[in-house]
Amino acid sequence: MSDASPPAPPPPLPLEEAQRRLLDSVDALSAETVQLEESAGRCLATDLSSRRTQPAADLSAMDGYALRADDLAGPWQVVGESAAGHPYSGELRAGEAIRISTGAMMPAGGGAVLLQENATREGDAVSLNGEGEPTPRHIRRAGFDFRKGDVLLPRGTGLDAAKIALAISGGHETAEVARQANVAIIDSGDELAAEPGNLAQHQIPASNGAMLAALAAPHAAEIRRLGPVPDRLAALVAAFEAAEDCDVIVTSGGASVGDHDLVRPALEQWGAEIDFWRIAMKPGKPLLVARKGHRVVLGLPGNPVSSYVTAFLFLLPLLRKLGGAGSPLPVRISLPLAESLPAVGKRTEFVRARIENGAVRALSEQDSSALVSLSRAQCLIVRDAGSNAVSAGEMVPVYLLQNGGIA
Ligand SMILES: Nc1nc2c(c(=O)[nH]1)N[C@H]1C(S)=C(S)[C@@H](COP(=O)(O)OP(=O)(O)OC[C@H]3O[C@@H](n4cnc5c(N)ncnc54)[C@H](O)[C@@H]3O)O[C@H]1N2
Ligand code: MOO
Repeated sequence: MSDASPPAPPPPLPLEEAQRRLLDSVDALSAETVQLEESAGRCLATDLSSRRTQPAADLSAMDGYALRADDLAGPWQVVGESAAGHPYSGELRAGEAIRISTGAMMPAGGGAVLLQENATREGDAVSLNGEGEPTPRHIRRAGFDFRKGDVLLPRGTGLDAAKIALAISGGHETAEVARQANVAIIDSGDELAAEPGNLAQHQIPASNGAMLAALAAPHAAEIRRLGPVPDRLAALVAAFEAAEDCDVIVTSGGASVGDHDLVRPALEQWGAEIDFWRIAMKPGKPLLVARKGHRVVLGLPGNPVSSYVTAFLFLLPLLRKLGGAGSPLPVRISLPLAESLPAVGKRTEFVRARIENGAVRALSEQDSSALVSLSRAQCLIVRDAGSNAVSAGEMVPVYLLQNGGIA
């Protein structure tokens, strides 16, 4: 081993600058057509416009009687029925009422609805019972929700249950969405064992790969797991070669400055270019981003919490952007602090926390290897680099962790 000290690492990049640099360097993947029924979690590659007007005609919002707007005193004679799916074909005249159900088309000439609770019915005769008046407010007007040609969902929208319902209601069976990335996840390190139930004392279970795969799954087409790869340059280069056909390659561990941290030399030997390395964040400082052709490599730190937090702030936004999302970054909310927190140094800190009675409380254990506190955390409190101490009751920015945060 040489006695020469290694070159000083580059100064860490501010977090937002690093996120912007990563996201600006990629575009959405190519578009494909999917059935809307199977599109939850996918993002639109084009604007989705309505093929129809909803409702297509004036409909009753209540069960009762359709009346003319200029004939509200009664009594009336019931001359027919309009049920949902079975409209009344004639025109309503003065003195007449049409029995109508919720969601049924208003008859031609109809301009008000009398609720059945406000009516007395005797044979074909119907009259007011004094409990309420007929009103046009119980009519859902044609096109009040949306009209043919309206952009219902702009490009970049993530499809969820409500948006799938809207698209189908707009007359669509399929949607044009961006393809999702194929992702390779590499565990590396001599101390890692693939079988968590069968370890020597110097080994630990390779838990990061499964954790990262679970985080990435909703945003990835295919996930290939590789490793654990031993701390040998040739083995790591071989793992990158085995991931060549993936869009995104994720490593965890070996990204720091130790003698066995081989990710950077292996990337160089494989022919990738390092874009940036080291971010002013805690945990997660040694994060590395590299590129070979269209492929993006994220070298996440090995400490499990550092790996999780950098995946949350870099890997998931990257996969969302490749998958066509218009707003790929997680959304912060504000919550009051249950207990004070100290001033922050030069790195933006992400503090594992739980929500109690509407306030957010930091967990006492914040070591970047501590999986018990990570598994108990419901959210991360964001403490910007250089910020002052905050007292109980002050509002702090928070990322909710469930489902990879709100994006
Ligand atoms: N002299 C310095 N030492 C360290 C620095 C530094 O700036 N100067 N940075 C520290 C920080 S911050 C972090 S974070 C760690 C991360 O280093 P690496 O990314 O190189 O990770 P490793 O050293 O390989 O592993 C760290 C830790 O994580 C465990 N690990 C690794 N992979 C997995 C896996 N797939 N599943 C579960 N656990 C894994 C590994 O066993 C180690 O315990 O470096 C600090 N050091
Ligand atoms: O960044 Mo390291 O992630 O502080 O433990």
